[in-house]
Amino acid sequence: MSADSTPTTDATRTAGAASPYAGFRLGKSLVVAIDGPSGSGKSSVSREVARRLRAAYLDTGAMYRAVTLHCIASGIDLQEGSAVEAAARDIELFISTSPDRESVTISGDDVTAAIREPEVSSAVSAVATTMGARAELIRRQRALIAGAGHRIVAEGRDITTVVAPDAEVRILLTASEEARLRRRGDQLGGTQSEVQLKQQVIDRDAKDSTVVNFRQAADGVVTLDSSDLDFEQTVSAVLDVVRTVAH
Ligand SMILES: Nc1ncnc2c1ncn2[C@@H]1O[C@H](COP(=O)(O)OP(=O)(O)O)[C@@H](O)[C@H]1O
Ligand SMILES: Nc1ccn([C@H]2C[C@H](O)[C@@H](COP(=O)(O)OP(=O)(O)O)O2)c(=O)n1
Repeated sequence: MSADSTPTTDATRTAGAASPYAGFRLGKSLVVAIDGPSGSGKSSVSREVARRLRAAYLDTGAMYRAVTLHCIASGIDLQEGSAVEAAARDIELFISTSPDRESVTISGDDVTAAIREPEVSSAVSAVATTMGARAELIRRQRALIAGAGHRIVAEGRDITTVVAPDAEVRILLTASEEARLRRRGDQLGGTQSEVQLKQQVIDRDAKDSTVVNFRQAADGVVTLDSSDLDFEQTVSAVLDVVRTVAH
């Protein structure tokens, strides 16, 4: 496992007032943990927040997707817990932690686009609910966060509670079921039927939430409901929380 990341400055200084990250102590360690259900905006919002904070970015869902693709491509039965756990341990997985470069490889093969295919989306809960596979991916995610330099935005389902419960900033990003279905439908260019969207968003969340709680904020986690916010307003609201909590 390996990763690259956006270089961060070593100097400890406060950004100037004209800067988009005015008010942040540069050089101080900062982990921003963001969880939430499917379609709440975690990936897109976290990536943009990372850019503005000049932080690294970790999409932990992409790691669950990569293990799923690896199992499908290698003929590993996703219902065989021990085989899925072994696959999570053995996979040679690289994920970029630069918010400006989306890249996932398995044994050097670029799978950045393939892990987003509907076949992977509908199978990924089998990996997410295999506890041995989770333990291995959590171990790798902690190592990536520790190795990312001064600051990182990491997002998924259990970052605020399990992967990085000591993060300086912990946010649960939510949105109504209606908003999440609409966003996912728009994102997929209207290619999916209502039934397909419901399977990919609502039914998948129901399966995933049997092993991890991303519906209710744990103690100390700030809930941010983006149902009535547009993308830019949501990014600003996250940055406001970072400013308040981490300054
Ligand atoms: N606050 C928002 N308002 C409108 N659209 C949003 C908002 N946040 C995210 N989106 C859009 O919704 C879609 C799903 O967001 P994504 O980041 O993939 O969600 P998640 O990672 O939680 O599944 C994307 O097309 C994204 O640009
Ligand atoms: N930290 C995480 C991240 C993702 N998962 C699971 C939950 C999802 O079914 C898959 C894929 O996650 P991803 O964030 O890509 O899902 P979305 O399609 O963006 O909603 O992995 C998890 O169990 N724990």
